[in-house]
Amino acid sequence: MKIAALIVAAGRGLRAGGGTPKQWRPLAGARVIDHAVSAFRAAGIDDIHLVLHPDDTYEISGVTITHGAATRDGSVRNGLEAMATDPPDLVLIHDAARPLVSSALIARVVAALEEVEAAAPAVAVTDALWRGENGQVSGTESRDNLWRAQTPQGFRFDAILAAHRAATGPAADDVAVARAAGLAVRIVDGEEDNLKITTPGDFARAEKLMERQMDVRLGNGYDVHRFGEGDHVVLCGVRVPHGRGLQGHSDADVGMHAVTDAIYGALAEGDIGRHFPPSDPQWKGAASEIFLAHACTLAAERGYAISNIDVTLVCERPKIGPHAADMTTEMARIMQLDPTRVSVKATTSERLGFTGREEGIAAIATATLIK
Ligand SMILES: Nc1ccn([C@@H]2O[C@H](COP(=O)(O)OP(=O)(O)OP(=O)(O)O)[C@@H](O)[C@H]2O)c(=O)n1
Ligand SMILES: C[C@](O)(CO)[C@H](O)COP(=O)(O)O
Repeated sequence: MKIAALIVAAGRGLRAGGGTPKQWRPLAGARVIDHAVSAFRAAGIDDIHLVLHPDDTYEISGVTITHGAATRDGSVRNGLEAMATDPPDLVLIHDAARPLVSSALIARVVAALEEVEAAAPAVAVTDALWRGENGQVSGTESRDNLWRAQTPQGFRFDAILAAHRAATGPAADDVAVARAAGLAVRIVDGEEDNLKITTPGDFARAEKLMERQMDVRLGNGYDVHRFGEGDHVVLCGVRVPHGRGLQGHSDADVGMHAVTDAIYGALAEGDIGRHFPPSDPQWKGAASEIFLAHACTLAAERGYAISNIDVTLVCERPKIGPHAADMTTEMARIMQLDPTRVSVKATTSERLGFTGREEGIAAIATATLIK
């Protein structure tokens, strides 16, 4: 079974306020949309399609992006049409504004789709229901058989595409579209925590829930390369003219190696040598960008977002200050991170030790990963 996720993120989040649309706002160390994408990856769903507003961009690898429409159902339709050229068997349609969706909930929807063509999570209404007018209770309603709908709402792809193509009016969600087309939709257990960020107060609620559930990982990396012949060094992806070069099997980018090892360390995935053995000639002279991009992909596959990295280069010369901004930009590009999450700094060792004697350069790095 080919299963894909379609995450809609083209809304403007007017009810949430705050200027920036809610899916792009920070929540517990990453953006709301990052959490939603990571949740599907953590659940083992790698075929991820995002629907974005034409004004927005999202630098993330391994996802397909389509532009949305003025309404949620229009955005879903655009996403489904874009997927139709290489359709999955099943599609899970999810709000980017629901960052707390769990792997267990996603698995329940998928399991139901093995038996039926449409299934969606919901939570039974447990509070009494009133009608109100002018601040007064004007009546009560039965709560029997009432459910609060959540996402991801899952469907056989062909069936929901046909239902959206046949839809005539506005719809609250994809279950409404499916039912209008005659599909039977099974209710699966939703989760209270799977809230949709809608109003300003929902950010604080979601943050609290995330803190309770969050898996935060720290990793450290340390690397040293000795000086040899040469007229430049490559540090954090930037070529810096220097009277000597750094020796190593690859391009000897000691800073990038330390960061890469910090990410592998946070994942308990060994170090660069384990993934790219120095005994393998194909890595001779390789650009270290390959190693760093691999570590970032591995983190994403495990459902972790990189929250920040911090690297310190230890050398007397070359002077790092004039190049630090370029190094930050380059590292952020490779890691697909906002540059404010990337710190590159340097220190001397007061002329002490091998770095003080200018025999080589050392680098130490820390990475924080969040799921
Ligand atoms: N034209 C739209 C409207 C909504 N959505 C997405 O549908 C999900 C649920 O919608 P909602 O919570 O209503 O989001 P907004 O429309 O952004 O919020 P608001 O109504 O407060 O402006 C969100 O992930 C939102 O980005 C979308 O892709 N395209
Ligand atoms: C799809 C949905 O999340 C189901 O609860 C919801 O209907 C979408 O948000 P909206 O606030 O109704 O636009």
